[in-house]
Amino acid sequence: MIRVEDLTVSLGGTDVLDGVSMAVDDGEFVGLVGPNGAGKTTLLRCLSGVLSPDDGVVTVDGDAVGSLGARESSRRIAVVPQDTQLAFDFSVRDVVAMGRTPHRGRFDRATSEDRDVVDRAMDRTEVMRFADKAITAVSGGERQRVVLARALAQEAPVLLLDEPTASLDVNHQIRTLDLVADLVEDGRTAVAAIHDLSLAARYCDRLVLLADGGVVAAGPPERVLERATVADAFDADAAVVDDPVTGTPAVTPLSAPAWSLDAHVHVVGTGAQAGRVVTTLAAAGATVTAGPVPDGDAVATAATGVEASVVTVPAFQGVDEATARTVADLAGPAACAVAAGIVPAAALSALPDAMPTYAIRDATLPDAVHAGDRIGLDDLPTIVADGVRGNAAANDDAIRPIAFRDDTATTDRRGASDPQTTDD
Ligand SMILES: Nc1ncnc2c1ncn2[C@@H]1O[C@H](COP(=O)(O)OP(=O)(O)OP(=O)(O)O)[C@@H](O)[C@H]1O
Repeated sequence: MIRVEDLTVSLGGTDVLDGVSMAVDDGEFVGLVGPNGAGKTTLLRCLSGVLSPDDGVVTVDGDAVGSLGARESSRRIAVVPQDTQLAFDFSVRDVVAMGRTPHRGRFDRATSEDRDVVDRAMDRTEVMRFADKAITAVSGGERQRVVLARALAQEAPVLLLDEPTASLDVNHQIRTLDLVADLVEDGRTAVAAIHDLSLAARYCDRLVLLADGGVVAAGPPERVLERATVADAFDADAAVVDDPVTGTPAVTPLSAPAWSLDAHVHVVGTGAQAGRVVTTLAAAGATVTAGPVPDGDAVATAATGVEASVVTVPAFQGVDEATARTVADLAGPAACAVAAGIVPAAALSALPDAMPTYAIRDATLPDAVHAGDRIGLDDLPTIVADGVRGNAAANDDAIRPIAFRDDTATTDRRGASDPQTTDD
């Protein structure tokens, strides 16, 4: 077990870590996450004992790491640093074999067991293919895997990794983290600084979020990666959704649009395009509500990701009166609604009667709704500032009136049809 108590580190006159405490149980995979300069590397260096803290203590299985000799420390802790300086023309195999040093006497020759361990480490990290190449002649990503192989050959129960996937292609990112997860399943303990929050959430049992030299949050990924926590720590707006492929939190930073909107907007429509409207409005600062949408629709996922309220209905079921009332309550206070993505008639008809509704360009509206002058999302600030145009005078038999920026267009809208005939 690794214990960090009240760690304080000052570098160049600045407090880099300030009172950091954390614990890592045997057989756990803990991810260190946090913005650039948060102190992740510094913490890892304290864990491995290469850096002595100004205050506080790090223990591994009860022993202070600072008190362990180099050999004992290397038997307990293997390190995969962020930048490895390997300037000499050692072969890849030689570099991996260096991992056996703590297990051998100074002048002992490699045993067949040493050679087996080195081969296995090279196999698992897929570096055997270039085993005889000079380490100076392999790519950055290949070298990163060689350094991981060296750490595996060390056979230490604790593995510390600083950005182990930083220069790896997507395939090797996953393979590397799969490998670390396998090692952890076999009983090793891993602590890794990982920038990619979604990857960290996918692989780590727990995350420790560092910012400004302190622990801001620690716990299971879904608890640490709450939207507000991520926003505070990284100073970035992000959507946090349950990744439908991995079932773990996925964090997608949002680009803030060039405009902002201080208003409540209700989004009606389904599909990825409407989902993007939800996240864009949220990133612009609007209060966003949405629905009704089928459970599991991209809009439901996007709305949850930006903590917007959304009314969902079971897939393949229509919108019943109770749902329509819920939608009316939710959308009621909105300045306006926007119809985006694929817009089922039943969803439109669930909006409050007087709700001015604007169709976004590219929205697929029900046949019965004639949308003339559609808007871009970036038109909304002007529309809201001008006072949203109502449209109560619209044609009675429209499924619901849709307002347009050009008021004359409102006279030419006819609706038709029975909402039941439209799929939703
Ligand atoms: N030798 C040093 N002298 C002075 N300041 C240092 C030194 N090493 C690191 N720092 C500072 O300590 C802070 C933490 O650095 P650290 O490398 O631990 O952060 P990090 O979280 O790993 O960052 P990144 O995500 O960018 O790798 C940074 O502000 C850095 O500039």
